[in-house]
Amino acid sequence: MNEKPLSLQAVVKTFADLRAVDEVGFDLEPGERVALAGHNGAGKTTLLKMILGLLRPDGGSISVLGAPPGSAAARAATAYLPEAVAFHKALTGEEVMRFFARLKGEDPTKALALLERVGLAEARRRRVGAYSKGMRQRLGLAQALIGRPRLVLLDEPTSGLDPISRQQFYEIIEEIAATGSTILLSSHALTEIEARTDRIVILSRGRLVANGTLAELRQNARLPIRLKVQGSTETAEEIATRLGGCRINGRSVELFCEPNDKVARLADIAALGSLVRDVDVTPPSLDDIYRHFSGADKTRASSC
Ligand SMILES: Nc1ncnc2c1ncn2[C@@H]1O[C@H](COP(=O)(O)OP(=O)(O)OP(=O)(O)O)[C@@H](O)[C@H]1O
Repeated sequence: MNEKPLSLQAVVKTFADLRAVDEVGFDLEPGERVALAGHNGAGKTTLLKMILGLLRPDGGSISVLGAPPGSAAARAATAYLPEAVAFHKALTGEEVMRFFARLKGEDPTKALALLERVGLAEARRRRVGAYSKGMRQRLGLAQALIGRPRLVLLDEPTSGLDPISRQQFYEIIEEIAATGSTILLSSHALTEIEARTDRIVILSRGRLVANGTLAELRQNARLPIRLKVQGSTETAEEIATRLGGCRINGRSVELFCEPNDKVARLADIAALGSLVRDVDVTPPSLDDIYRHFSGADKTRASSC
């Protein structure tokens, strides 16, 4: 099959008079790890539910490896991990895996090997009720991976996990993508997904507002770079006057510039010679970029 793992074209979903998903279109390639980011209520879960065939779009089209969402072919190819995964507390991890393997018509032995892959081999005979949240999420992932799905949908998979559990979770996701499965992962936290995904799709109020690598989003946003020039109590005023920046404490001056002007501004600073003790260059943070595309960008005051 040459079809894309996922293809969406002008997908619309309306609840009463609310357009929860508004003409959203994008494709995923095999082995790609794509983050679906957006504020609360942006439409991420609604979109995932339509991809799973749990909700029917009011407009546009969705294809999962060339098949309609919810069809037997699409279901066989797709795995889903909901945000709050819940299992019967009295079952052990091993029993959960056997149960889902039988449901999916897969070999239970292969399913049990997945417990090792997610780091739960030692805890396999313990009851799920005694698992930590991170362990439950890993069990959820192991369950979702039964049958080698080609499209893996993860809804806020790391919310509530500590930094180490998050890191372990992303390492597993990386391994899965390396075997050719495609990952679509919804998340609020751009900082977390920076190094963990190949592409970011941002939804805002149901609309797709950005779709690209982080470097592309950074470039397209054209947000200002912050330069903090440190002088001394004697020189700060002169630095501020000559560079046109703002004094931010007794010794430092802050100024902002367009990405294309950065080198020229650094040359201006260098020309001040011994007046300057140090310079910090801070590019826009991931959160700034996210806020920009989500329409929540606060315009920086241009005066001091
Ligand atoms: N079944 C429903 N009936 C009515 N409105 C709904 C329904 N499901 C979702 N919505 C609305 O659609 C919008 C998108 O919701 P959705 O859950 O898709 O957002 P989300 O991006 O997943 O948000 P979050 O990050 O908070 O989970 C919200 O305004 C929500 O209230």
